[in-house]
Amino acid sequence: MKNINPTQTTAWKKLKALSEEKKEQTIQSLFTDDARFDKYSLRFEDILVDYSKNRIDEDVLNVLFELAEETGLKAAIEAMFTGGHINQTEDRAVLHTALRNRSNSPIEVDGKDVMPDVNAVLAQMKGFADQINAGEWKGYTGKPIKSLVNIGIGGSDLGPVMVTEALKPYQNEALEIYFVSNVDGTHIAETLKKVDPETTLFFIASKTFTTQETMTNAHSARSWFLEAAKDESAIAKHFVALSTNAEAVAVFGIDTKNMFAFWDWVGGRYSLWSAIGLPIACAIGFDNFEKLLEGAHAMDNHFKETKLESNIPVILALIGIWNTNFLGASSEAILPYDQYLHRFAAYFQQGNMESNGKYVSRNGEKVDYTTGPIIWGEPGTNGQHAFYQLIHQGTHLIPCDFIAPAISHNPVGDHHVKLLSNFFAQTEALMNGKSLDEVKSELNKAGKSAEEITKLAPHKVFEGNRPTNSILVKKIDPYTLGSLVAMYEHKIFVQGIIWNIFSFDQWGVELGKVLAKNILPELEGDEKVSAHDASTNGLINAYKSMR
Ligand SMILES: O=P(O)(O)OC[C@H]1O[C@H](O)[C@H](O)[C@@H](O)[C@@H]1O
Repeated sequence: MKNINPTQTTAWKKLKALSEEKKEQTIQSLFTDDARFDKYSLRFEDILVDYSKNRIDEDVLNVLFELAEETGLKAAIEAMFTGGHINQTEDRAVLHTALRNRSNSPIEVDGKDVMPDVNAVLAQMKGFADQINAGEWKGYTGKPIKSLVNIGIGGSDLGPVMVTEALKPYQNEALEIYFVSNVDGTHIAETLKKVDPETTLFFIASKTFTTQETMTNAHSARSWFLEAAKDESAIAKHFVALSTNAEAVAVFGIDTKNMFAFWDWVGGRYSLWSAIGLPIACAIGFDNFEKLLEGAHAMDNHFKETKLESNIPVILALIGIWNTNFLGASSEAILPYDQYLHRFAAYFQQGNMESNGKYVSRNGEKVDYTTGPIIWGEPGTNGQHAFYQLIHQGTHLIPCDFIAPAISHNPVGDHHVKLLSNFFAQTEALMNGKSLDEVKSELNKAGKSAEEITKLAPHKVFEGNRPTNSILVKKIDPYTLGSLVAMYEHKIFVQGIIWNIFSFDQWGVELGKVLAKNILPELEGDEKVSAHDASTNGLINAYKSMR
């Protein structure tokens, strides 16, 4: 991987100049080109990505491609797919793509092909998921499993939550699935109220198997279970581990034959394709899990093999960089017009922000440009009635991704056409806005006085010119979802390469964990704490006096 400050490239300087030169150019004006939609939309199988409603034209796009060339993107893609240790601060390869390498071509990490291990775990997952689905895996009283409870946090929670929610129409109706992540006792307590120890299977999902929240919840689940089962040997039928840490799994008391392994070259936030996906495979069946992998693999091939100019993740990444570094955006909204995708934005909050929320460059210096955006979003149309006001008329520039399926899993009455009319209308409104003249003439028609019009009109004007991408898919099925997730993963990768940061570590989450460990023993007893700053001492002592 190259180590280049992007602001020092010729392309960056050209982009700066272009952003000045084209300051007044509106998206709307660019649509005088009748071919714009055809030029600036791409189809990948059942996914249509329309990026024409952005403040980009040929000049800008060409230089963005130059930026990708100058910063060594192609070599970086090659390095990732071939097992290079691109996660340099942890000295690890980054190979979530190997987990879904359905072509099964060898992929070597440090001279060893990882595919036999990947395939062995997939076979183990299939065997297990098939038994759960067929009702053949029995609990300690001989009853089939009914409730799946995943205990994990971060990457060991968000992916399985997002996917099982997104693919609920594919779920085996004999099973119900729950997720416990928060160390707040409420999360496990409320979940355990709903399940029966005789028919519940716990997945203890943790890459490291040391995460405080997960281990605490896992121990509580274990005690709850043993209170009913009263026999440690029953644990084997009700607890499985998804982890890279066999030793810690054994110490917890889970037989390692009930452990599903993955490896240090799988980042937590890229792990839903690994053994961490076992709850997904159990809930929707292994065949559907395989389709998820296939869809992701197809997107991997597209990303790896397509020239930059028609490469969807590359284009989305470059437009993101244009919006962030040249138009001043600091956040991106992900707005799925699909209720089943209600955790999609939350999933990519970790995916994107833990990857590219870095201010130190690959050469260890503080960057002097903006890196990863703040990711947020909710399903449409709920968002429309909550925060779209700010997107339309606020002072922040918020580029948005609108995602919708053409076919709904629930074709109830006219719900879906109503939903989609909103999906189409919003990007149109964000682009075109509404001029002062239009507003005035409307108010005039409505019979308002000249005075009223002057007073009201400015508030009803929409500047427009808000950039959006529209991602229209045929249907949210396992394959398409796999492709969509991989598309965003690669977008994040491309941006990290260009921003010259390390996207696959997460040192920023460590400090708080360490301090919490120091504080934990101080919370015992009633003595006053004085080891911290006045605010932290004050808060801890107030807590002690309140409880
Ligand atoms: O899977 P685990 O080892 O339990 O880690 C769970 C999560 O916790 C960490 O703090 C990291 O920030 C995440 O990237 C990770 O996904």
